[in-house]
Amino acid sequence: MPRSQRACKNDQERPGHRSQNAQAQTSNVCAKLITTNRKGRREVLLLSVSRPLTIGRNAEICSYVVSDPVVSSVHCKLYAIRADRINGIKDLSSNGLFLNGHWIRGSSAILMHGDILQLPSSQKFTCVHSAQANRDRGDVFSSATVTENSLGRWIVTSHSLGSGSFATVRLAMDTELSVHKQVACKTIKRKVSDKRNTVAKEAQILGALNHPNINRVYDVVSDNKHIHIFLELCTGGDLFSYISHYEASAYRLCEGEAQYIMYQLLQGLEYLHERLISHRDLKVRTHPSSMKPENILLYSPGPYPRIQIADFGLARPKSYQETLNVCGTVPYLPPEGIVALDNKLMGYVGIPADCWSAGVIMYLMLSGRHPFDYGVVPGDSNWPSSIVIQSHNTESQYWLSSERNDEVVKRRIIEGDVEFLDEIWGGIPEARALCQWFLSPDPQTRATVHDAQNSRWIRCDLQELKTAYQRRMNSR
Ligand SMILES: Nc1ncnc2c1ncn2[C@@H]1O[C@H](COP(=O)(O)OP(=O)(O)OP(=O)(O)O)[C@@H](O)[C@H]1O
Repeated sequence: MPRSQRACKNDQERPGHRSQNAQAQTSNVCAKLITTNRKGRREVLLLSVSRPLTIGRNAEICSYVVSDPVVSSVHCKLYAIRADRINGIKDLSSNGLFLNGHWIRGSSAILMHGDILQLPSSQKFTCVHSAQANRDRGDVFSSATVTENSLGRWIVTSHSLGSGSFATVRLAMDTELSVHKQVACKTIKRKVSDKRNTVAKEAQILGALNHPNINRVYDVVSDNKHIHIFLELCTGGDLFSYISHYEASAYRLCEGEAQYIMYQLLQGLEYLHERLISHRDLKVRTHPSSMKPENILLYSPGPYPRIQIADFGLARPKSYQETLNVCGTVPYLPPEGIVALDNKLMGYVGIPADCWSAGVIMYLMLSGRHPFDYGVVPGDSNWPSSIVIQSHNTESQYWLSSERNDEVVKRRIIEGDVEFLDEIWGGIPEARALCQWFLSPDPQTRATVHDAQNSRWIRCDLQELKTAYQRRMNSR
């Protein structure tokens, strides 16, 4: 069966197609939308990760019907992206909608606790996040917030979208446009010792880039203590959260969807590598309990997502040169990066390191687990003699303390200890060949982005991938 058809078949398993199974799942409700219908009756709509909501006029497609003529057939779609924290709304209408009185049209937006959504001249919906129902409502447009957090044309709200070791990322607003555009504001504390170099480098590198698969920088505003980087908003959450929707298929994406995401990752990397920039910190979270940030974000919610490479904090121009400062994250470092980490005098080259990380991400999407960072199982040679288990995921998967875990992961990477189980990879030999090539221990023989684009796995569906990609990039 052609891969595209396999993808279509598997489409039935996408999160958006699970509503029947999910009807009964009221326990994992992330948010409620409270509305008063035309007859004056109060109604409560439930939103969960496995159950997106569609609002519109068409009773056959929409999960909630508003029959006003001003309402589009499918007016908007709402997604819970990260349980109890962030929800996304996608406007699909011809006339837009109002979020807290601000007009949004043809784009996705983040919907926070307390936000009010209004279909033009029609029904209003108040968003109540389950975990925050009892907390104070923070209206992102309230005048207090505006004056307190106004930075030139930008309003920075207190709503956190995530944080990492260097930065806090908050929801912000561009007030210059008639359609109020939500953006992300990444705030980084200035260190005296840093003399702005690292941060300035990130902003400088990103500011000059313009590619649909790379998170765009709109502006950089500095004050005495902080640097604020205004970024294109990604409303679909991160790749790991997306993969986590696929609990029923052991967290594995279908081949067609993994291929589509890899195709985009390669497009973004090609753009970077052609400019001799390496990212050096491509990563996806490795297990559900990890709260660490990741750098592959979904531009908007929904199946077959458009992805963006984000966080260029460790990016390096002239990446064909060796770098002596090893950064990045252990489970995504190639063997030469691990050797350099343990031996401070050695260096490694950024571009092949990105290709290795791409291989790790590919493995994770297709097999449902990280190739090297998967905890330990009882009986494993890494099973600790004295128990220092930190947590466990499933009955058989245990996580060690992070230091101990890093040691185990490093050893597996150095020893090239990666398993391509036949039951998973046997049916997708072209994908296996590419993934193995990306995970070649020798950076000289490792697949480059160009090699990957010419690999059988990508080439055999190239035309379909290109068409789907173009269609997605052109759609709003
Ligand atoms: N453009 C964006 N749109 C939406 N959310 C974002 C955006 N950029 C970042 N985030 C969220 O903020 C989190 C932290 O961002 P980021 O990884 O850039 O911080 P960091 O401090 O540089 O991370 P690290 O510790 O990896 O260096 C991300 O994982 C993501 O959840």
